[in-house]
Amino acid sequence: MLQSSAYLAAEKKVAIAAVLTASRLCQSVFKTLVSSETVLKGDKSPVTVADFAAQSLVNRALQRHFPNDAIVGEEDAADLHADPALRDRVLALVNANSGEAAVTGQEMCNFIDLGSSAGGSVGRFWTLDPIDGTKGFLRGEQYAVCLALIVDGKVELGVLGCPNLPVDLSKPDGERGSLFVATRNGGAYQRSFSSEILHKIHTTNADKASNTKFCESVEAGHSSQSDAANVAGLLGITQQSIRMDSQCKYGILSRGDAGIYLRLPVSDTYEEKIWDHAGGSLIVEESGGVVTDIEGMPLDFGVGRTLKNNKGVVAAGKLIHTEVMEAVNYLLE
Ligand SMILES: Nc1ncnc2c1ncn2[C@@H]1O[C@H](COP(=O)(O)O)[C@@H](O)[C@H]1OP(=O)(O)O
Ligand SMILES: [Mg+2]
Ligand SMILES: [Mg+2]
Ligand SMILES: [Mg+2]
Repeated sequence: MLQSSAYLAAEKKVAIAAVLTASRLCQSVFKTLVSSETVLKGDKSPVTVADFAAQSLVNRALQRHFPNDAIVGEEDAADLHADPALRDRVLALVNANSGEAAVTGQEMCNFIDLGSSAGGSVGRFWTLDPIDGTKGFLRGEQYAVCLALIVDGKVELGVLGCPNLPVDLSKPDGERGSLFVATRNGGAYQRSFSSEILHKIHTTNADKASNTKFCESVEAGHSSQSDAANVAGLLGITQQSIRMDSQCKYGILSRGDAGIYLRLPVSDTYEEKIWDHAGGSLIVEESGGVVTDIEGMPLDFGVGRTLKNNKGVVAAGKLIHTEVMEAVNYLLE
């Protein structure tokens, strides 16, 4: 059943505006970023002043418009409390880019820490990755500002801001800045950062995997590139994979630039985070694709901050997902 366009209209408007503001902040920070503005988190992954500032801006907007909603955000303000100079740099960014009344350092940290919710299967919450693909951001490549609304464990709204992603991948020197949005049963759309016009998007209609390309992480530590090469070989895929950081991969799958997204586990213990998949997975489903884990199970967003019931991700156009799963099952059993 097709959903009325009024469904989650207010949430969609606020989410798009917040993601665009955060995306533009990231674009401007990139030009002036210096190495002292990146710190390594406990798990050795990088976080920059832009990640903190973006989380603060988005959470502030969500709290103003939907004060009863919880937020599951990737970052917290502990590193800023420990480093006043870093906190002040983030504060300057927040106050220069919010377009709203200035906040104090403590208020900014409080906005960031609104993201500490545990998630779960009951009620409404947002999940935010202020910069997904921080390593891509630091390399000047792909990254995404990712926001989704989850209701009773199901993703109902997803927005991805992809500041460096060409609006048309076949024109890499053309306009950059692609925004993807979907609501459940409402279809998936793309717009550029510069125009509000939404264009409906569709996953590939190929009925043979060998007629498509697949995409995967740049980082071999996040997804097994050797297993993916074996799966592609078994499927008879000859075109080179598209290696790209972040949920931009869900975006290019949704608009048919790639036919398959493979995220094949490297470790037995890593639990994928809900903010790394919520928005992108809905956008793929609403553009006609299928998203499962490597065992063919749907992603379960109702069990906390991680996808602890799932392993990896296999996303593809509807007509080829089963074929891809057969190859994945055969090789990874
Ligand atoms: N071992 C891992 N396996 C899968 N994903 C990981 C792993 N370690 C970190 N990630 C997450 O993968 C995401 C980037 O994915 P991609 O490689 O597709 O761009 C990041 O959010 C990153 O989390 P983090 O933000 O904590 O660095
Ligand atoms: Mg991170
Ligand atoms: Mg991420
Ligand atoms: Mg992140």
